[in-house]
Amino acid sequence: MGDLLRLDPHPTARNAAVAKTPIKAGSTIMSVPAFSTCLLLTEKGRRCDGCYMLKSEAVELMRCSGCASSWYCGTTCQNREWRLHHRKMCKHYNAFVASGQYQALTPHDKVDALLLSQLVADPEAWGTDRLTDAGRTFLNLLKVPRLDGFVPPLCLSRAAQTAGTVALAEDLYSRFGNNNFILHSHLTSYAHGVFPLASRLLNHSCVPNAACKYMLAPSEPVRMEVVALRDINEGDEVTIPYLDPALPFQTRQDALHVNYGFECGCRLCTFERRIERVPTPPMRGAEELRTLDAALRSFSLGDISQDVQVPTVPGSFERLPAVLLPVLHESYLPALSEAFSKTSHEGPYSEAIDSGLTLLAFYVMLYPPNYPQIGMHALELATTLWNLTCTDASAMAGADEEQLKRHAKTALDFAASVLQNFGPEGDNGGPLEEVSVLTGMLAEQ
Ligand SMILES: C[S@@+](CC[C@H](N)C(=O)[O-])C[C@H]1O[C@@H](n2cnc3c(N)ncnc32)[C@H](O)[C@@H]1O
Repeated sequence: MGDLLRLDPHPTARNAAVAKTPIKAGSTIMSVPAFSTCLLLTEKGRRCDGCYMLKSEAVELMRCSGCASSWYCGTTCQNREWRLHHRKMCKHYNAFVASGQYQALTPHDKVDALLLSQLVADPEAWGTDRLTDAGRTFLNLLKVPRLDGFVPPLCLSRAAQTAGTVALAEDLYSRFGNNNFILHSHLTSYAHGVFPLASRLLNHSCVPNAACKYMLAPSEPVRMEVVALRDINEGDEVTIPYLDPALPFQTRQDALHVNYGFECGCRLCTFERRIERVPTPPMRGAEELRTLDAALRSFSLGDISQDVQVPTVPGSFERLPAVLLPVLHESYLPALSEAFSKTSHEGPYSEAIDSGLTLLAFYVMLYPPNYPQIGMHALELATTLWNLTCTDASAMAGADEEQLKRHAKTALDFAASVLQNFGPEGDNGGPLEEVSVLTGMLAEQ
């Protein structure tokens, strides 16, 4: 379990992982290799099926000569995957994925069907005398079977699908929905994975103090690292988000209830549960909505007619005044995000600035400090503002170029501090590199 965490009893979640010692923001709380992972089908052929490195000039992928449906960066990954499960699945893979039973599955269930097949590919490995620590931990995880009783079909020979194997598959799968992880690089998902120790330890909060990232290295299995988003006191529970805390309240409750079997009692859910009715916001484009957006910006970011203030009190939703409650309505965030992505590409640029700043204000109000989404958006906003200063668009936006640059610099400094706290992850390049390029360009001004 490492030096940092211990398991304490929890009234409803069985256990809670508690900090044994103070943990500094940005520290790695735990680092564990994957027990088993499976690529999203859309990533097949783009990444090595073993280490998930992206195909590039430096990483050439070779196809498996058996199924021609798996790709490897070299013999280390190919041999490891073969030994773990591919030797049992290779011959059946193409017929399996072409079958009606498989084709009828959702994209999520398709990946889980292959991941489950990988896990049961060697039923003998699950015998009590052969269990690894990770296997033992996985079998000790809480179960939340699917309400519809569904268990995916297996990509194995008929002979391998004995009553024992099918029962094992059911047993393992009953832990998938509430324990497995979706692997992502810079907020883009690429695989599903099983990390038993992380599952055993980490409970959910919509106001988490930690978050997971996935480290890729050539020829190595993926590692999960859990990073402290803020300073954590000795005795505090360490929690991660099982879903995006910015999802609407009811969507979060339904997902946590159905997939994980619990009712969330975090600060955000407690706050939102007390609101009797979230008022519907005005339509996008209406003057009243401009007023609401401006009030949210000023609540989270201070007086931005001067300069964007680096927010000092993230996660301040509990202080939201009644007039700002419509921003919690399920329609508000999707419409705001859409307005920013549309106007930042097509203009009008004055609206891109407004919606980009409002979105930053929303994220800062709702997410905990240093939440990666805040940093990613602050970087996108800084890039948009910088691009405006380099084109005639600044005149179109009616903005003063010096002020745009100052806004860009503040958004960039903010992005840098959030993203540096989270640290590098996933694919090469990415936001930290973009931060340093943009910092260089702004410094030249
Ligand atoms: C990944 S496990 C977390 C570890 C779990 N506490 C254990 O002892 O194995 C997920 C399960 O833990 C429980 N859980 C996680 N977060 C919770 C929370 N905030 N409140 C209540 N139960 C929670 C639920 O039963 C959920 O299905």
